[in-house]
Amino acid sequence: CLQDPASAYRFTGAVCRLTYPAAVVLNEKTTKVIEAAFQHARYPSMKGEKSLLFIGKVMYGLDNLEIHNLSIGQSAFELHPGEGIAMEISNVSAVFKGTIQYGYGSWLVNFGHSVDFEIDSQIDLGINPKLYCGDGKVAADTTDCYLNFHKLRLHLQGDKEPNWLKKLFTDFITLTVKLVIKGQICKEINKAANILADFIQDTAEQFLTDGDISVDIGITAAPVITANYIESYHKGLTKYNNKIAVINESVFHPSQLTEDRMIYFWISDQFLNPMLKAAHQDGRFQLNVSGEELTVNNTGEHKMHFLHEGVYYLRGGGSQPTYMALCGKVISFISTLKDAFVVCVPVLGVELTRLLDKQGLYQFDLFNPEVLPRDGFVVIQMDFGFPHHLLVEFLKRTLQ
Ligand SMILES: CCCCCCCC/C=C\CCCCCCCC(=O)O[C@H]1CC[C@@]2(C)C(=CC[C@H]3[C@@H]4CC[C@H]([C@H](C)CCCC(C)C)[C@@]4(C)CC[C@@H]32)C1
Repeated sequence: CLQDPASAYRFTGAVCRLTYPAAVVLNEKTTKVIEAAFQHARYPSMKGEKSLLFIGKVMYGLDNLEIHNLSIGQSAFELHPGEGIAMEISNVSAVFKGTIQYGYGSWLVNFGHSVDFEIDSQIDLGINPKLYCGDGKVAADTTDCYLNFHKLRLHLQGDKEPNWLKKLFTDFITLTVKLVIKGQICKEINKAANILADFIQDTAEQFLTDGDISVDIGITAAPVITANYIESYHKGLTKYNNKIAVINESVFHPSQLTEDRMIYFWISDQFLNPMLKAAHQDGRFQLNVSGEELTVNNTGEHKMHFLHEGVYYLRGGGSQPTYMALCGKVISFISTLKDAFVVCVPVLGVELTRLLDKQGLYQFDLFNPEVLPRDGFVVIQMDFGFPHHLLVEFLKRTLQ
């Protein structure tokens, strides 16, 4: 995984750009993820002691800490160019309940006591995820995570008006409880963030697997974050019959994508052609085409080449090579070229739609997808919603 994205572009077969509006949609689901992190966190039993100079020491233990009546306010975020994501989850309110064991020991007297407690809390949570290349995938580092406790009132056994000694003791215990809660919550959030990143990448990888054909979408460089988008760079290497495609002349440049749609997939010819060839060899790409100008049965090797005017689909062989280009619904002869035969027809769209649905694309709320053929690559851009069932599927993974 190269640290400098620009030096990785030539090895990049696919790019995914997630713009700010898409992050807003995902962020709307963040509160559910944070809620799961709070509820799923397990608070370990904890023991400690504090010496009181010359007058002995205080011992304490915290057990059975649980969270109740959790409610999450709103979540806001910003994309910090070259840095990461800044997230603020405010008005988190919860009641923590548990058991405290405490005691006092000195040369003169020793005593101990165990008492149930509950803590009303109002918390603001701040998380600043940074994205990096972890084991060939996009990984999230959320160690920059903090909890601001606006209110953390500890009531011992329902005692709402403690005396000064109990108040001194509860203030000390309150500090300890804050540290335990922060440590566990931030640990759960880091786990949730990486499960989310893996879930998305696994979904994309499954989407690109069909029978014995699969695609390695491991990343070629660390993701880039600007004020308007998050962009990840992927190998796009087709694996079939123990052979893995090679990409070394890819032509990606960030200027080839705009920023007005929610999600963009930039796909190189060098990614698609090996996939098409494998699909043909595996007998998955059977296409009988007839139209006013001609009828063909595909028999030779296939190569997909994208040009600005439309999608070109080449078939090797054929005596009189004829080029046809898909320009919307119009099929027209364009030219003849040596030892190749091009057929590009609207029926290709029907086949692609069938394949996309078979791969589970219907599960996504995708709006206004556009396929833009360009010289040497194609851009697929669309808007999307994060369907509730996908969130449930993701949270099941988080709570495993
Ligand atoms: C995935 C749907 C597939 C539809 C396909 C349509 C047709 C496309 C045809 C061919 C495609 C070929 C190329 C596919 C390559 C895709 C590779 C691919 O999967 O790219 C993804 C890489 C990871 C990521 C950058 C991404 C998206 C979302 C990012 C995540 C958003 C929030 C996540 C934060 C960590 C939030 C933490 C919140 C927590 C509660 C604190 C964040 C930023 C993690 C990283 C992902 C795109």
